[in-house]
Amino acid sequence: MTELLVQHVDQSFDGKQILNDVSLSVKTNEIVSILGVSGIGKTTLFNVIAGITHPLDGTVVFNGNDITGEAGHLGYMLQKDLLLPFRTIMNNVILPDLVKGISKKDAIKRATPLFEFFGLSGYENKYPNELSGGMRQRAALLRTFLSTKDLTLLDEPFSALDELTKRGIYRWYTDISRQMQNSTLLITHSVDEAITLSDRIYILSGKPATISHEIKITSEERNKPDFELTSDFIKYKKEILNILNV
Ligand SMILES: Nc1ncnc2c1ncn2[C@@H]1O[C@H](COP(=O)(O)OP(=O)(O)OP(=O)(O)O)[C@@H](O)[C@H]1O
Repeated sequence: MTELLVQHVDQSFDGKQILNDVSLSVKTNEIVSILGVSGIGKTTLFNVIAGITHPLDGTVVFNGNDITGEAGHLGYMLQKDLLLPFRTIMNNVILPDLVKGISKKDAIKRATPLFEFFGLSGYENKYPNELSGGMRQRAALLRTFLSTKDLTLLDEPFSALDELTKRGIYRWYTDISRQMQNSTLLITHSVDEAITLSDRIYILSGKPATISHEIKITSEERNKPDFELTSDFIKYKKEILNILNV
């Protein structure tokens, strides 16, 4: 069982309140998105949840433990999380384990079976510049999955990828999350990305920002490869664009 509970989080900078009473949850095997326009406070919220910063008020509880303001409990990946160019893919992927003090042999043993899962078999000893953008992103995700137990926090992980690569990676990510029984909390400003990937979407809006809406993606069409062309998808998109007032 996985459960992340963010409860009544407030955050301010220099006396200016950015987040007001933000509460949300992520449960076992869910992909949940936080969607909001640029500058609304998504990264501020992400940093609180990841424990990088302490909120002014409120708590972050993971699997029953209060982890407010404590980094290291949740694995996270930032948009600009780059692979180190001078290390092979394997040596990049096992880095968090090595930092934790796990032996290189054990770390490789743990990582090896996952290379196939992540479509990276045969690339263990290549360097990042020998891989395509999509493959590098999958390698960075593999590193994040290995450093986390049950829940992954992703801040705009796919925004640097081109449209076609993104499409493939969305499908791949939902499949792999299910297979690995991993839960994800994803921050995005892409409406399409949120609808395509998520079981639930929280909309962050207002100044200071709060969760104004929660949208459940329950359409039976959502597992189809052309979900984004269906009337259900367009219905969700219209609803969200209306809420965001854009
Ligand atoms: N360390 C900080 N000190 C002061 N103000 C900050 C700090 N971090 C963020 N802010 C302010 O908080 C507000 C929200 O910023 P944040 O980066 O969280 O937005 P965002 O929704 O992630 O935006 P984007 O989608 O453009 O990345 C902005 O007005 C920003 O200037």
